[in-house]
This record gives sequence, C-alpha cells and structure tokens, in this order.
Amino acid sequence: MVDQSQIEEIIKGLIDPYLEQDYVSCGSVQSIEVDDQSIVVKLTLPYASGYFGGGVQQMLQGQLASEFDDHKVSVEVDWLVRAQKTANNLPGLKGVKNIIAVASGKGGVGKSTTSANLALAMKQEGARVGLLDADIYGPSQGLMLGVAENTRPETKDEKYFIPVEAHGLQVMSMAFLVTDNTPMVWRGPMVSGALQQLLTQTLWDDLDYLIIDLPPGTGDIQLTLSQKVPVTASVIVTTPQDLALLDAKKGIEMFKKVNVPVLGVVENMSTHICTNCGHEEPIFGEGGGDRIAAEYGTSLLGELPLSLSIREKADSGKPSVVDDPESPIAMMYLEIARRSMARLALQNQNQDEIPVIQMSDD
Ligand SMILES: Nc1ncnc2c1ncn2[C@@H]1O[C@H](COP(=O)(O)OP(=O)(O)OP(=O)(O)O)[C@@H](O)[C@H]1O
Repeated sequence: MVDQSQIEEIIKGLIDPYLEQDYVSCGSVQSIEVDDQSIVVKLTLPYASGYFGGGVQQMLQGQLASEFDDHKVSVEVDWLVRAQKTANNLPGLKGVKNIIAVASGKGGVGKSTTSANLALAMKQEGARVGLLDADIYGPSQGLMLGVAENTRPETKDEKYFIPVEAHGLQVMSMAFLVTDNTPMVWRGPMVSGALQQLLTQTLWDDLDYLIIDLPPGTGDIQLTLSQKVPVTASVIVTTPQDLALLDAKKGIEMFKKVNVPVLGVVENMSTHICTNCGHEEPIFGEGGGDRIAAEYGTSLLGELPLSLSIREKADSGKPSVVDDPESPIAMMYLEIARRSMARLALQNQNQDEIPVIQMSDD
C-alpha cells in the first residue's frame, strides 16, 4: 500500500524556481488521496502560474506515475493569489488584492516600459491585472498600451471611474483626465491627493495585482505616495550606469524608510545586442543591479538588454509581451513577473528576514 508520506517525499523533491522552495514547505499541497488503485494530488501555487503550473503538473504527474506504476495517478495544479498585508497596515483597496509600486531613482530608465510589460506578463500567466499610470510628469501608459488619444474613462453614478481596458489590463491614468494644457503647477502639489482620489474612485474589478507606475525620483511626491497608498510591495527599475544605480539605492532606501518591502531590482538596458551580428556587450558596465540587490538584501529580478524591438514595440502601443509573446525578450519579462509574484506571495512568510537598514535623517 502506498503511503501518503512517500508521495509527500516526491513532492518535496520539486523546488519551485521562483519561490525557491519545495511545494510542501510553501504550503501548496491541498490534498493527497491514496487508495489501492489511485493517487490524486492537488497543488495550489500562491502566484499566477496558469502557464508555468502546467509544467509543474506534467513533471509531478510523470514522476509519480513512474514511481507508482501500479496506480492511476492524477495531479491537478491550480493557483490562487492571496491579498498580502499592506505596508503600514493601511486598509486595502476595494477590488484589489495586491498593489505593486514600480519606481526608479531617475527618469528615462525604462520604468514605464517595464511596468507595462510586467503587467502584461502577469496577465499572461492568468492573473487579473490593473495598471495605474501615476507618472504625472510624463504619463505614457496610454500610448504604450495603444489606448486611443483622447480616451476618457466612463463613469458610474458620476462618482466612480471605470478603468479603460487595454490588452486585457484595467488601465487608469491621470492622462485620461487632464489635457496637455493642464498647468504643471497644478500637477505638482496636488499629485498625491489627486492620485489617491484616482486610485480610490476607480472601480477596479477583482484584481490580483495592481501595478502603479510611479513618477520617477525619490522626492516628496514618491514618499507621500508610498506612505498613503496601501501598497504591498515595490519594484525598482534601474540602468547599470553608476549614477542611475546611486539613484536606485535612494529608491530602495525610500521604500525601506516607509516600510514598503522591495521585491527586487530590474536592470534595464543592461547590455547592448548588436542588431547585425547578435554580439552582446555590457556597454554601461556589468553587474550593477546584482551588487545593489546584494548590498540591500533584495534580489535582482532580471536584466533586460538595450533593444530596438523593446523600444519600437512599446512606442507603437503593443509592448513586446503582447506583440511577440514567444520572443526571448517576452520570456525575460515573464521570468521577472513570476519572480515578482512569487516573492510577493512569500512576503509575510519572510517578514522577519527583511533586513533593517539604518537611515540617516536627511
Ligand atoms: N530595454 C530597452 N531597450 C531600448 N529602449 C528602451 C528599453 N526600455 C525602455 N526603452 C525606451 O526608452 C524610452 C524611455 O522609457 P520609459 O518611458 O519606459 O522610461 P521611464 O523611466 O518611464 O521614463 P520617465 O521617467 O520619463 O517616465 C522609451 O522610448 C522606451 O521605449
């Protein structure tokens, strides 16, 4: 007679590459049913893994079938995203399980491109995803996601906005509400209040993840937003140049200051791949993202090359992940998305491990 513990041992041998844990330790085993003829195992992964989970299912099914060849083996793998605790225990947002803020120390490093592709990659794994463009000074998500110019969100009861749909994402942007003529002076001081209003007055529909594309920098606006918005975690985008890395460090410090966990760092425009010969060169230096990740006790979520196709696709309204989902670039975004989602799922479990950074008062 097959024993349940024998099956558990086999499941323990399977390490999820994103959770970096086996499926027993991370609590993914829902049930194991065994009788003389059959074995039925049900796993529930804690992050959106509609596609990846299929591979896990096949692998486990194969292993159990070969080990217990006199049994009929059936393995089911699904996933469920839970709402994690918000930073500073702020009350969560209706219709949203987890908010991930994407930030960069300085402008132009590819924060918006990364946010859009990250959101789309999460959606590809089956998650319900929203994207809020909070980059008040250069809102670009509408353009990047191919939302027609002058699109205005519909409203409900003259009180709520219904997010605009683009490539299956629920999208909101200040750009949908202001015009080019709205003065900058209005935008500055009112950014935080206006954004909070935008966030809370939008009818987000049952989101697993809401990505917020923050304005670049680590000034007062970002600090206030990180404190007032019920974020669950953050992602930092940087390029490998020394100056950008210095700014990225400030970003990490800012989030730590306001108790927002940092899921990791994305190093963008990390290498240049020659469009003629395919030769790859680290023109801005190597390993910067890795170094700051190590220094600040966080992880490198991934590196993206400086690539003409990333720029062309983002600027034409169809980011790489939707325009060429099988491409190596799309796969890189998918890996970053899975790592981010998995780290988020482990957040509360790992809470004691988040290092405390001593802050100066400046
Ligand atoms: N990996 C990449 N390879 C090539 N071009 C890229 C890459 N990532 C982003 N870009 C391009 O760089 C430009 C700036 O990117 P993006 O708008 O995403 O940056 P940002 O950090 O959000 O900027 P801002 O702070 O000004 O909003 C865009 O034209 C985008 O298409």
